[in-house]
Amino acid sequence: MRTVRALWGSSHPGPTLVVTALALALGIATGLEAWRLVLLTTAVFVGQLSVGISNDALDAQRDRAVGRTDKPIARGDVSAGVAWGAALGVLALALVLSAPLGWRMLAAHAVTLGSAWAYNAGLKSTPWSIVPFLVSFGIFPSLATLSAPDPSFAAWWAWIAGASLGAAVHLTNVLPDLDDDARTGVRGLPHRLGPRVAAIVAALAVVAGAVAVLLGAAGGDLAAVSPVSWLFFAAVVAVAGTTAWRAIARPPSRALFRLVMLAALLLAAQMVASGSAFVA
Ligand SMILES: CC(C)=CCC/C(C)=C/CC/C(C)=C/COP(=O)(O)OP(=O)(O)O
Repeated sequence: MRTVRALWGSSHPGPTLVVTALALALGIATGLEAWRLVLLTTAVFVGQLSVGISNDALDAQRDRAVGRTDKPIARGDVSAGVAWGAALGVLALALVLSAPLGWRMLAAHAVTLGSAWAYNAGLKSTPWSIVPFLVSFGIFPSLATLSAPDPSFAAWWAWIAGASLGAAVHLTNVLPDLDDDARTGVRGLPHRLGPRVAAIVAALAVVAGAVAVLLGAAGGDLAAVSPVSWLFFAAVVAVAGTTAWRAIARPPSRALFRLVMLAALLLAAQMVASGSAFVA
């Protein structure tokens, strides 16, 4: 039980659950039948576990060096060997669960996870640290559309919305850790931009994602945007505004990342509520 709790704690549970909820919402918006929806959601959940646990397994020495008490592997609650076994096991399971949804979905999920693992494996310490987030979150809406009986990629605007939110996730996630990262040599893009610029660019990326969903779902015609979509758009812009305001007025905190997650959930809810067809 202690091991399971430690592995769950290493999986970055908050983001794992949010990404899983996003997959569920996009699957519903795509109109997937029940078994496809269950497989898609479970495969994404399990894949996220693999990304989160491998991230903490790779970071364990650095986390120990800076005394991070929120990291179960660094704390010694579970051994690195067990964590690696679990990360590889759930990675394989994610791919096995994706396979019945078709080879296109399997390939897309493999690329999504490969890109996330590449971040963990070293890209996080380079100026290119944002690229895996653009790639994985850009492809993400297509995991739902490729799970349909008649598979196709998501529409262009869903790629833009996904990539924009992915950028915002990365730019805000690392902000509370900048000092620890400086001590252990992790210098990704947000570290180079500095906390304020990173958070303001993140807020702008959230607005770009909201515009993509608003216009894309209405076929580019502002007059065709439904009142429900305008409501969601206003809510997401308010969340982005709060993110920018907090970045200017207060020291960087975990709240900025949570605001970006909230914006992602609102945009996914908008796609469900407005019945957006986001198939290419
Ligand atoms: C849709 C999808 C599959 C997206 C995943 C994309 C991606 C690159 C994920 C990496 C997530 C992760 C574990 C970040 C932790 O980063 P950190 O090591 O910088 O920070 P932390 O461990 O201190 O939180």
